[in-house]
Amino acid sequence: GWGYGANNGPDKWCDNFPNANGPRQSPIDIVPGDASFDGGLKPLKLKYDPSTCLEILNNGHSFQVTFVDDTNSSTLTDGPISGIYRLKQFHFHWGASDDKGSEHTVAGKKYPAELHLVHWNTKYPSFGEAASQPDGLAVVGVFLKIGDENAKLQKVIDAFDSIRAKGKQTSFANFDPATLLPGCLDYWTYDGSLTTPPLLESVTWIVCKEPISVSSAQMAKFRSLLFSADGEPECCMVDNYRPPQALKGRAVRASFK
Ligand SMILES: Nc1nnc(SCC(=O)Nc2ccc(S(N)(=O)=O)cc2)s1
Ligand SMILES: [Zn+2]
Repeated sequence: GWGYGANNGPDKWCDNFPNANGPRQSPIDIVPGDASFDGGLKPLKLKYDPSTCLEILNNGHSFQVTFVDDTNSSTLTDGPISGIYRLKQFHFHWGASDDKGSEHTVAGKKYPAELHLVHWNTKYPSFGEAASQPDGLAVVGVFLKIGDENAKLQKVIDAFDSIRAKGKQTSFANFDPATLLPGCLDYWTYDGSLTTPPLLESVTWIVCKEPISVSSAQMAKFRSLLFSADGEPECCMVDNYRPPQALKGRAVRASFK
């Protein structure tokens, strides 16, 4: 199956996933000077209920924390979107070293990691249905930069020993993803896609300008996770990021001046 290796990585995804060469692919390089301030963009409204946090799992591409999404307990509203989007999961992308790892870049700058909080539009009956609609998903992206240890993130990292290999999962309760958000919620927004197969062009991207901190030691723990399953040759989970894709005429709007 697809992955991030030489033989199954981003340059090969178009072989099985024709969306790869579509008109609204993600991630992109965000050039602040080219983004247009839109005074009509509302502040992001994120309302998360920690009791909806369910489990943490290694899916062989990243690790993700999954939420119960059968009620509007954890939602994203306002910002560039209309209606109510429910939080489904959050996950990360990161590099083999601190000089790379993010999917979006800012005027060519790569951050060591990027957090994605994945939400689906409740005008559709389920995530799966929403994932195939042009306004079906909204993903909030947050950059991670090397600095002080992030105590909130440490709670997630402490679960890594239980999910080191592909296919492992464990219960993960009462985690508030709002604790991973930066203080300032200024953002860029543009129409894009899932950044992994099936690369569905259904995502309103909302990328926060302000990064959160992570220590180099914490980044090393991310890199101790495995792409491989128990019993397979060990393959470190690193460089699980798609490089920036062509803008193809899309506008990037800024919620701030
Ligand atoms: N009918 C369908 N069910 N599930 C899928 S794809 C599962 C899924 O959540 N994929 C996913 C892939 C990439 C991203 S990302 N990196 O945030 O763009 C988020 C989510 S399509
Ligand atoms: Zn992602």
